[in-house]
Order: sequence, then structure tokens, then C-alpha cells
Amino acid sequence: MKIVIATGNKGKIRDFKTIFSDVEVIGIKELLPDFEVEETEDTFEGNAVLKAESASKALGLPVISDDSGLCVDALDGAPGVYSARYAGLGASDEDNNRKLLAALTDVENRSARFVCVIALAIPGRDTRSYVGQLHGEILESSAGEGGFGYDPLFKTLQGEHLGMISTEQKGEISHRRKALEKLKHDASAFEILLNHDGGADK
Ligand SMILES: O=P(O)(O)OP(=O)(O)OP(=O)(O)OC[C@H]1O[C@@H](n2cnc3c(O)ncnc32)[C@H](O)[C@@H]1O
Ligand SMILES: [Mg+2]
Repeated sequence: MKIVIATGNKGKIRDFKTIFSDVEVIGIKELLPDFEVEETEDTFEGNAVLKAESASKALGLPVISDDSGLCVDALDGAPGVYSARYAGLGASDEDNNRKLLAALTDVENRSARFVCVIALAIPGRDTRSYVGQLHGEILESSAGEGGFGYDPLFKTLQGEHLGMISTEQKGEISHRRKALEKLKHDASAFEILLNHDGGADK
């Protein structure tokens, strides 16, 4: 069984591989090295649908995508859908993390949540999407080297530091896991995704 994911983010692919341990996960760049989609929508769902449909159309196969980000209450939900480019186009994770800590200097309310929207595009069908969230808070400084993106700055409500736990542990609690569980519960759609040749031989 193979699943194609329309993402260029290696951290997301690692998360998906851990969660889907019994399925072969293929990043779209393995099949289409130049694949890029401009994220022109202002919602996670809108951008997730854009990425999944564009990849599905290009391959003629069912594809999932992931649009995600960090929403900080004291910043009115920023960086939100702009999480990847918070410190500017082409910003690194370090640049984004530095900007976030600076924005929260002396801010007491540090509550935040990760949001992940997974879209499933199947040729000839309406695209569906599934949302997962993980609530927690932003630390005063980074902790740990694990994960990717904003993980080193995030502590869950239950006290786990995402930068200090393993990918397997993150895979049990994350926003990505929660969205994937919803997709799995959409049994007929999930079945079509799984029982399709993921195009790895192309
Ligand atoms: O669009 P694709 O190709 O999937 O890759 P991307 O990195 O651009 O992904 P997004 O557009 O969805 O932007 C999401 C950003 O939010 C952050 N992010 C998402 N999920 C995260 C997670 O589980 N842990 C830490 N940061 C995360 C991370 O910085 C991402 O770059
Ligand atoms: Mg992106």
C-alpha cells in the first residue's frame, strides 16, 4: 500500500511515515521533483485543497496534502496560515522561531495551538478535508532539538515538549495524528486512498 503526500516538507513526511507505519509514504517530490503550488488562500483548508487537487490532477491518482501552522492567541492567531513564511518568504525554521519569541517578549498569555488540515483529492470526486488541533503554550526559549518547525518552542497542555519527545511520541498526540484519525474514520474515502497504486513505479 502506498500513499502520496503533496508536501515538500521533510518534517511532515517523517511525521506521516511514523503515523502510517504499515503504509509506504511517498513525498510528491519523489515523483514530480518540480512540484510547487502557490498557497494563495487565507485558510488552512483552502491551501490544503489547492495542494491536494493540484498534485492529484498532475498524477491522476488519489493524493493527500497537509496545510498546517501555529496559532498564538496573544497574536490574534498569527502566524497561522503564514507560519512557513512568518519571517519572510524563504525563511528558515530558526528565523521563524526567533521572530515568534521576539513577538512574545514580556507577553504573559502564551497559549497557542497547532492546526493541521489534511485534504484528500480523488480524481473524479469532491475533495474532502479533516482537521486536527493540538493545544498548548509557547515556551520562553527553545527546548530540545527534536521535531521541526516550531516544535522546540511548544509545550502541550499535558506538559510534553515537542522538541524533546521522539517522533513516535509526537505521532501519538499531534495535530497531524488527529487529522489523520479523522481521515481513517472516513472509511470509504480512506479505502480508495489505500487501495490505489501510489505511482511509485512511474
Ligand atoms: O506546503 P508544504 O509543501 O506542505 O510544506 P510547508 O513547510 O510550506 O508547510 P505549510 O505551508 O503547511 O506551512 C506550515 C508551517 O507550520 C509549521 N508547522 C506545521 N506543522 C508543524 C509541526 O507539527 N511542528 C512544528 N511546526 C509545524 C512549520 O514551520 C511549517 O513550515
Ligand atoms: Mg507550504
